Amino acid sequence: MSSDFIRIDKASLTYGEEGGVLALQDIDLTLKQGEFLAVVGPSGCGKSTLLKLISGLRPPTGGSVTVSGQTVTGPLKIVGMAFQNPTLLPWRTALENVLLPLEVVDPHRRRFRADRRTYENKARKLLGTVGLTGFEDHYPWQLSGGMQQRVSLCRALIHEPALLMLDEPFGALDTFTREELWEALQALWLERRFTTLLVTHDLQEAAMLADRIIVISHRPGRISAECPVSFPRPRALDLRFAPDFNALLHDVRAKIDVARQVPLSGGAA
Ligand SMILES: Nc1ncnc2c1ncn2[C@@H]1O[C@H](COP(=O)(O)OP(=O)(O)OP(=O)(O)O)[C@@H](O)[C@H]1O
Repeated sequence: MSSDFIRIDKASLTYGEEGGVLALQDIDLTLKQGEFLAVVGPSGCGKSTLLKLISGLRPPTGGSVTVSGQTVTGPLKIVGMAFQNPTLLPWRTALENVLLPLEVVDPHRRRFRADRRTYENKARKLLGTVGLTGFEDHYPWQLSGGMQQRVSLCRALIHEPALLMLDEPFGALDTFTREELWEALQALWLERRFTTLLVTHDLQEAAMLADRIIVISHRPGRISAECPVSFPRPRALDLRFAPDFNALLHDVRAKIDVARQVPLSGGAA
């Protein structure tokens, strides 16, 4: 891994005008290219806000955010995103949903118009990687929740983003489907090594997938702890039963319990 791909220096973010909600305060964070970071912490601590800050959807109200050597001043084009709700367009097939970013994100838009066939093949291959061969022409209502989330993951990756932001992407799925999607995501990440930020409430998910877990404290969000995850990859689901794995979960859980305590001072709103 090379130099820092993401660098956040003393960044804060307040929603609204003066006296608004101080969501994040004095965040210092660096990520190497290709690193997989999981972000955990109590509800409302600022996890989603951290993704918005890095992707340029919200400017910091203090400090700075740099991605790939450039200060972030607006929405980045190198980002792919997937959320808890797959938000597929119901009138488009799985394949057409995956192709959507290519129709709107430059510089792909022009190339896509000129060479739709190549991009369609790419989308079919991606859908195949997550086990959706044969479902390319199905509409979202013909797919299960887990299948829709796989399509959403493919849509986030079709333009080969350098940075993938996942905000509780598997939170609404049953345990077995979620585990299948961990495997699918791990396989894609091992193949492409996109730098990834994963917001999750599921500590097993964080430990199965990430290189490092950061804990954000009760609002105003600050990074209150960091835990490296050193299990070799590929990580099989059986890892969940290993003593080391469970020791890590206990450690992270204890750090979240500390992070959940309401600060007695030092934070607005
Ligand atoms: N658009 C907004 N305007 C005002 N306040 C906001 C806005 N978005 C988030 N907040 C506030 O900022 C704080 C952090 O929100 P954020 O969504 O980042 O938390 P989170 O850790 O992702 O929460 P959860 O785990 O519940 O999804 C919360 O107190 C929230 O109410």
